[in-house]
Amino acid sequence: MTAPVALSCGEPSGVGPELAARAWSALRESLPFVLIGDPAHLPPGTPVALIDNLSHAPEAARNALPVLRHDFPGDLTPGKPNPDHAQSVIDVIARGVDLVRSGQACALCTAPIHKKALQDGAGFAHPGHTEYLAALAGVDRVVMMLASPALRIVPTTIHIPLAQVPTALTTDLLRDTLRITHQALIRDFGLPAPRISVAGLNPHAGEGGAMGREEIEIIAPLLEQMRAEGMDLQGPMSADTMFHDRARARYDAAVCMYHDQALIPIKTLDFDRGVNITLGLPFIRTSPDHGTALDIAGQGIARPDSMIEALKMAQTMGVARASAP
Ligand SMILES: NC(=O)c1ccc[n+]([C@@H]2O[C@H](COP(=O)([O-])OP(=O)(O)OC[C@H]3O[C@@H](n4cnc5c(N)ncnc54)[C@H](O)[C@@H]3O)[C@@H](O)[C@H]2O)c1
Ligand SMILES: N[C@H](C(=O)O)[C@H](O)COP(=O)(O)O
Repeated sequence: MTAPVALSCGEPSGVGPELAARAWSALRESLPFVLIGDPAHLPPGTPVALIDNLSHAPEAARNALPVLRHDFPGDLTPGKPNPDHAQSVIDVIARGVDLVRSGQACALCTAPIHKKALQDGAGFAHPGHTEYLAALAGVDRVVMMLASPALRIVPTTIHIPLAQVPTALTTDLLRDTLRITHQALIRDFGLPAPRISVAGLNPHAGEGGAMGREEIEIIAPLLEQMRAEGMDLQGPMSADTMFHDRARARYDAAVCMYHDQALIPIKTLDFDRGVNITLGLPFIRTSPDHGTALDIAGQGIARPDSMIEALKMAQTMGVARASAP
């Protein structure tokens, strides 16, 4: 039997705890997962099964949400991160990584963290899970992909200020991003000959150099080289016209140059079904595409769809990897 998915609790004053409870209700028969966190943070009345061995999760999940207990200090107020919780949020993610690396969990799914709260409360040095997980795994390069039935997108530069993007966008970074994306589309998404569309950085993909030179100096020459190696790459494309319906039908994934160029289209087209996946790690990690939603936390109105999709994708990818030759 496949090991369960481990779900790290994320920021407890956000929507993570209520979505874990909602996801358990929806998936209890089909997809056992284990929440790592403080059971006291769950909505009142949530049935909880405290477990210390993840192999007990499928049995326990029939009647209650399996929880691997991780006690947090201090009080919880929905919508208001408690600085005393920050280190525990970080520790829970590391605990999830240990579980998946040791094979006790088949994949890690992460509920959203509040990056600024972790920075302020515990001096968290990473801009997000993606970079923290890379550091925990000892991997230099990882790739952020957001995927939904409508679109798969990858930002080449990730959590950096916009002003730093042109300097951070190097041939090496783009080459590694394309390779990791290409391999993942084959291995994890079952696409033997993936088609990747690559955005330009500038308006109109630079308009032949009139509006920027990154396309001429970095993107186009690299795509030429990688096409010669056999990859099916389109671009550099004008980013403004690569996300309408007919354009999306021409590729399996879009590689963009910066965070919002990639994430705005997917969160606009499919916010409820988007899943964030970290590619290039030695284990599977997924997450919902939304954040902590502090403005609605604790009200019971947060939609669980993206969390459910993230758990489903974690399990599907975990099972595929486990059964790969
Ligand atoms: N995977 C992650 O850890 C992750 C992902 C995205 C953002 N974040 C973090 O979350 C924090 C808040 O970010 P933000 O405000 O930009 O984005 P957000 O996704 O938390 O919220 C944006 C808007 O979408 C709504 N929303 C979000 N999730 C929803 C849901 N499940 N159901 C209904 N409505 C929902 C919110 O109420 C809000 O109006 C930031 O610290 C950010 O860095 C973390
Ligand atoms: N960039 C993501 C988004 O906007 O949805 C989000 O910040 C999550 O990043 P991590 O998975 O690295 O925490």
